[in-house]
Amino acid sequence: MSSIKIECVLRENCRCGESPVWEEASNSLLFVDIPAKKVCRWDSLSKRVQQVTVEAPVSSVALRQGGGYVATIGTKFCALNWEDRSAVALATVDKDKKNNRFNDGKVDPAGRYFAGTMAEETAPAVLERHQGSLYSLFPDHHVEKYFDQVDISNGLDWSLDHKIFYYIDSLSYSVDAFDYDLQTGKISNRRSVYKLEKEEQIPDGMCIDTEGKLWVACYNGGRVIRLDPETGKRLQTVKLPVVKTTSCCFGGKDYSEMYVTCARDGMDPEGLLQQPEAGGIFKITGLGVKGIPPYPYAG
Ligand SMILES: O=C(O)[C@H](O)[C@@H](O)[C@H](O)[C@H](O)CO
Ligand SMILES: [Zn+2]
Repeated sequence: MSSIKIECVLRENCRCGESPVWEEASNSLLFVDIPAKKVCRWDSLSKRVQQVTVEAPVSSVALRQGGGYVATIGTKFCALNWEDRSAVALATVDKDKKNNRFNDGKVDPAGRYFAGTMAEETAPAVLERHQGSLYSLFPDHHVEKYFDQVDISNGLDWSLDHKIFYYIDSLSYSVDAFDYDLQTGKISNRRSVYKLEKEEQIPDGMCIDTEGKLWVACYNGGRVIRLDPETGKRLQTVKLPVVKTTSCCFGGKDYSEMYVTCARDGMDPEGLLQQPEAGGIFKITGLGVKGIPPYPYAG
C-alpha cells in the first residue's frame, strides 16, 4: 500500500485557482487565477512564482509547441508570450454574448485547444443558465463549435487510445463521454459515465491517469475522486484540507505527483480562518499511479 501525503506547496491565495498544467522543460506548474486575471508559473525547484497579468478573466492555460503558451482570456483564444508578457488574440467566440467568458480548456492529442464558455457568475455556481458552448481552436487558428446550452463548461480530457473525449458540464453533476475522432476532431454519441453523489458536490476540473482512470476535482466537496469510466464506479476518494477544490493534473518526476488547485472566492471569514490554505496549490504524493504529459497546442 502506498501512503498518501498531501501538502500545500504554495500559499498563493488564489481567488479561483484553475487549470494546473505541468511543464516538464522548466520543472514548473502553470495555473491561472481566473478573476484575478493572472497566469502563474511555479518553479518546483526554486519554489518561486512568476506571474503575468492579463486584461480579462483568464480561465485556462496550455503549452504551445513552438514555445510559449496559449490561454483562454475573456472570450478569446490567445497566444501568451512569457518573456514580453504579451497576450495576442488568435480567435474570439461568443461575440453576441457580452456576459460570457471562457472557462476550462485543454489541448487534445492532435494539438487542438478545446475550451468551453459560460455566463459570468454572480456567485460561485450562480449564473444565467445554458449560455455556454464548447469550442476548439485548430492549429490553423480556425474555431469549431461542438454544442451550446452549456451551464458551466469544465473538466475535459481524452482516453489513452484517443478514441473517447471526456467532458464535464458542472451543473449536470455528471462526467460525460463522447466518441472521439482524432483525425477530424469530431465528437459524437454523448453519454454519462458517472453521476456525482450528493456529498461529492460539483464536478469541476479533470485529468486522466496512465491506467485510463479519471480524476475529478469536486468543487465544494474538498476532494478529488478517481473514477473508472468503463464501469461507472468510483475507485478512490482523496480528501483535501480545503473545500473549494477546482482542478487537478499530474506532474513532477515521471508525472507521479498530483497537483490540485482551489478557490477562496465564496468562502466566508470563518471558513477562511479554518482553511487558511484555501486558494493555495496542493501536491499529493503516494497515489501509486502516474499521469501523462500535457499535449501542446500545435498552432
Ligand atoms: O473554475 C471554474 O470552473 C469556475 O469558473 C468556477 O467559478 C467554479 O469552479 C464553479 O463555480 C464551480 O462549478
Ligand atoms: Zn473549472
